Amino acid sequence: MTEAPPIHIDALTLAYGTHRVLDGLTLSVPAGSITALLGGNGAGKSTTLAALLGFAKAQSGTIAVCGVDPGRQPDLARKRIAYLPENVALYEHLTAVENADYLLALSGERQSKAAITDALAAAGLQDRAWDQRLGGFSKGMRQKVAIAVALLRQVPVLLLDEPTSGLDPRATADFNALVSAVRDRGTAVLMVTHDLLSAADVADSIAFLEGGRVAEAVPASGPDRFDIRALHARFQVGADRLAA
Ligand SMILES: Nc1ncnc2c1ncn2[C@@H]1O[C@H](COP(=O)(O)OP(=O)(O)OP(=O)(O)O)[C@@H](O)[C@H]1O
Repeated sequence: MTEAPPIHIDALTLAYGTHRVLDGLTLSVPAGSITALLGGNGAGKSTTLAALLGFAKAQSGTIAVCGVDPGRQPDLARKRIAYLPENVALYEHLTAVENADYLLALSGERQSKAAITDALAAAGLQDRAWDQRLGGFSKGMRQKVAIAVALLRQVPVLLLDEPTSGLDPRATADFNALVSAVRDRGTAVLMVTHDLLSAADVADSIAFLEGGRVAEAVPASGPDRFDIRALHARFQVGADRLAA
C-alpha cells in the first residue's frame, strides 16, 4: 500500500460567504520537500494554510494531511502539523526551555530537558538564551524556539506563513538553512512567502496562486529550473530587489 502524501489538495473550492477565494486549487507536497506558495495580496495563500489546519472549510474538492481530511477531523490533522504563523505566539514570561516544555505538554508530547536543549541547539539558539525569558527575543530567536518544538514533535508536515518577513538577510539565510535541515529529515514543508529570491534559495518547487488556483508550478532547481526574471515579470510578486 502506498502511503498518503503529507499534503494533498485537489480541485479545492473555498468561499467566505459569497467571496470565492480558492477555485479549483490543486497542490501536492511530497515528503522531504519544500514548496513555496507565492501570489499577490488576497490570493488565498493564508486561506490555503487555514484549510490544511481545518480552520477554513472547503465547499468542494479534496484536501488531506497524511490522508486525514482536516475539514472532518481537524484535531487529527493538526497532530501531524507544525504551524508557524507570521508572528510566532509564545509565552513572554517563560524561558525558551519552559516554552518548549509547555507547548509539548499541551500537545501531549512531553520530552526530557536534555531532548529540549538538544533541539534548541539544533535550531541554532545559542545556549546562553535557553534559560532566558522570551521577552527580549528577536523574531529570528522566537522562530528557532518554535522550530525546535516542531523538531521535537517529529511531525510530517510543517506550514510556514511568511516566515522571513522582517528578518535581516543573515537571519533569513539562517532560517532557510534550518528549514532545509527539517526537509532533509523527511518533512513536507509548505511555505507562504512574498520573497521570490528567498523561495528560490530554499524551495524545491514554487507554486504561484492566481484566481484561486495554482497558475504555475515550477521546479526551483535542476535543468528545468525557472527563469526568475521571467517569473517576476509575469507575476509581479516579491523579488523587489530584481525590479531595482
Ligand atoms: N476569515 C475570513 N473571513 C472573510 N474573508 C476572509 C477571511 N480570511 C481571509 N479572507 C479574505 O479572503 C481573501 C484571501 O485572503 P488570504 O489571507 O488567504 O490571502 P493571502 O494570499 O494570504 O494574502 P496576503 O498576501 O495579503 O497575506 C482576501 O480577500 C481576504 O480578505
